[in-house]
Amino acid sequence: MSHPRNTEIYFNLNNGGRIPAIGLGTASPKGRYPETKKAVKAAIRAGYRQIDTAWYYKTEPYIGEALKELFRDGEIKREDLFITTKVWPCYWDDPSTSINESLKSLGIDYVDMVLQHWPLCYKKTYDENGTIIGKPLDKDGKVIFAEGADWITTYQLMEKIYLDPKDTRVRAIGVSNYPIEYLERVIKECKVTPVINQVELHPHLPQLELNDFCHKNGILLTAYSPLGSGGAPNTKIPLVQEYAKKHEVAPADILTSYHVRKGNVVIPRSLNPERVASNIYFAPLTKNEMKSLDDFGVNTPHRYIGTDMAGVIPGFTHGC
Ligand SMILES: NC(=O)C1=CN([C@@H]2O[C@H](COP(=O)(O)OP(=O)(O)OC[C@H]3O[C@@H](n4cnc5c(N)ncnc54)[C@H](O)[C@@H]3O)[C@@H](O)[C@H]2O)C=CC1
Ligand SMILES: O=C1O[C@H](CO)[C@@H](O)[C@@H]1O
Repeated sequence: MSHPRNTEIYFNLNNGGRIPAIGLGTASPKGRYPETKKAVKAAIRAGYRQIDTAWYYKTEPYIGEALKELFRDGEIKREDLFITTKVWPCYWDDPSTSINESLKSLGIDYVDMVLQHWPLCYKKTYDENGTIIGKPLDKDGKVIFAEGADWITTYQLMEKIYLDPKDTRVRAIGVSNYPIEYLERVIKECKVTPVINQVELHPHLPQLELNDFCHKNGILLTAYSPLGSGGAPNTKIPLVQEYAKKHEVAPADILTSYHVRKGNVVIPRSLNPERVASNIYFAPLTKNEMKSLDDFGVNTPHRYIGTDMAGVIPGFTHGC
């Protein structure tokens, strides 16, 4: 059977821009960061036009190497790509520096979108070389937060950068890991509605209420960890395997098409060029199949990422 590809689908953003429905995730495992270069090249050659990265991933320099060669060899133009980066909570009061560091590593002069990675503020802490520490920990291994800091500050500073006509570094701003209550506050207190809320989403965590809220307010969701993160456990869900057989695609394609079918963006990760190239097929899941996948998650909720955030982000664990 010949299948349409998620790489051919784009969604409109609330600021007039558009975003490819599928992007390559680049939170590569520690020790394998350099392989991200090969994955990015494989992705672009397979038709991906979106790369999702973050200051925190430490893969931006390798993405930058891939882009430099792809641009040099005329394989792709900068304007045909959608590149997302994120501001980590150690830079909660200085997203400008975070963005500059990302741009430098990526070797580009603007990003298509910057996201506030988490609505959290970490205490600024530096190592013996004067390098900022991403996740400062106390002697008991607990994260050290910045006292008296307000998570909305990061978004407000990103908004200032975005709205400054002389500042061309950022084409859209959004958020990540925001529950409904946090989005409500941003919509009320800020001028710019985020274009995207990037959250964990898959058949074990459909977050139906959040999905409704976002779509009603013109915010798209990006589904992170769509395969269930390391080891892709969601590919083993029997319903996913059943639909894969029926639609003659791989289980990973059911897990990506599930989001695209809802009008949401999805960013699967792989360092294997063959897998990168095969994770793009769109399966036209029926209404009933979509409902069964949603129901599956409502009945068997499971979050793979950030399970320790429930105590610090009220509302974070709501939502199946
Ligand atoms: N905003 C945030 O806080 C977060 C954002 N992200 C973003 O989302 C991206 C995707 O999420 P991840 O957690 O990386 O995991 P994922 O859900 O994309 O799964 C990655 C795993 O699936 C495997 N895999 C890939 N294709 C496969 C296939 N066809 N068959 C079988 N296994 C396959 C990979 O080898 C890897 O072990 C990240 O790379 C990152 O860009 C991820 C986590 C949090
Ligand atoms: O984006 C992210 O990736 C890591 C783990 O994959 C997570 O802590 C962060 O939110």
